[in-house]
Amino acid sequence: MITCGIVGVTGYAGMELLKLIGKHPEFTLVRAMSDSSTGLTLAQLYPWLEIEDLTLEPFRVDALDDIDVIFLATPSGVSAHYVTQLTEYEGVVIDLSGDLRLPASSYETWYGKPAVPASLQAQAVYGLTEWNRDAVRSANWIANPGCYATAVALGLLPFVNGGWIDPNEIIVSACSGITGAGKGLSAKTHHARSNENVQLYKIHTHQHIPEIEQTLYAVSGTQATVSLSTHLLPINRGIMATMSVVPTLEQSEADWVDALRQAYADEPFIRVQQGEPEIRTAVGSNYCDLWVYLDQRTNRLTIISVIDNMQKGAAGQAIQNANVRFGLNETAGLNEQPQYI
Ligand SMILES: NC(=O)C1=CN([C@@H]2O[C@H](COP(=O)(O)OP(=O)(O)OC[C@H]3O[C@@H](n4cnc5c(N)ncnc54)[C@H](OP(=O)(O)O)[C@@H]3O)[C@@H](O)[C@H]2O)C=CC1
Ligand SMILES: CC(=O)N[C@@H](CCC(=O)OP(=O)(O)O)C(=O)O
Repeated sequence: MITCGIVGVTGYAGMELLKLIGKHPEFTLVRAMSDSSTGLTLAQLYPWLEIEDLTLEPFRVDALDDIDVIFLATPSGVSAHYVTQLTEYEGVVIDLSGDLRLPASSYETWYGKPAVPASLQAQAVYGLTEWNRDAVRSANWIANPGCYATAVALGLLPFVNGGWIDPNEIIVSACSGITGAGKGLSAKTHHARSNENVQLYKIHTHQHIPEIEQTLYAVSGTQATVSLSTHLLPINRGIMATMSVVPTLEQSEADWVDALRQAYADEPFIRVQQGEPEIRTAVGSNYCDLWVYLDQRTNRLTIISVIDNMQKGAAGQAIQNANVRFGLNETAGLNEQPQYI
């Protein structure tokens, strides 16, 4: 068995990790770490979950020797605090926050917080599994991608990488369920305001913009610019990203669908769909569902990507990366079907 520890176990992503590890055939949870709730047991905290009944402990760097992989399910800035204490740790660290994803100057501009030391960030491999699998296989530090960044990059990468679209004409409108904001309450996520409402936020300033552009460049060598608008939806889970791009090839919509299918033919979690896009085809699962439409009148392509923000957008992809890193079947523990209804 591969032994796991979670830091930030009382948060939404921590809870999702617990669920996934609890039914994983090869992973076992040995340490549940928490800043706010030490002394509670997992059974007290999550009585509905089938998982080892551990007592929540504080993070202690001298008590990690028996752990093969540590998941940091903590906010950006807080992960940085743990990361700097893990430099001597010999296991695998998978950070779900943005703290290891961007170089310091970009991180400080977009997150508005001090970055981790550049030498630490440089050790981390970006864990968009489908496009960086070989690097993940041997990585000890993995920067798990952001939720919007995952949905958008998975939709755009075949097109940017193939040189099929103008990299300076990418306009993305994306919306997320409220769990994407974490469990903390804010004026925007308060029920009275978020329920029966759609709110635009962080327009053109979202911290996943540089992450998406960096990923497009890392995979394709193409410097793309992405205009991203993000919206908060009154649903618990799910992200839908609608991407409007200008093709550089003339071909039919059926050919575009085929091209996308071929790009992801061997990927267990990427499904190219036809018919009407909806968020619920992915929610509850680790799938990313993609659609592509040709608007012949305006000569633009519309690419749609949907994921569950807590699964493929966070904990699911973290488990997928851990599976790859430990040489397991990539789908181990991730065989949940979408809830749909
Ligand atoms: N929710 C989502 O859909 C996604 C989340 N992520 C990333 O995953 C990480 C965890 O997200 P999520 O679970 O949603 O966040 P939550 O706010 O729900 O939980 C974060 C947890 O981190 C711990 N923590 C430690 N110090 C602090 C602090 N100063 N302020 C707040 N929390 C603290 C707490 O757990 P404890 O007290 O037990 O230590 C807390 O429950 C974040 O970096 C987020 O950006 C990424 C993609 C999607
Ligand atoms: C709905 C909602 O608020 N979503 C969050 C996603 C948080 C996230 O993924 O932040 P990191 O970059 O730290 O990983 C947001 O838009 O900021």
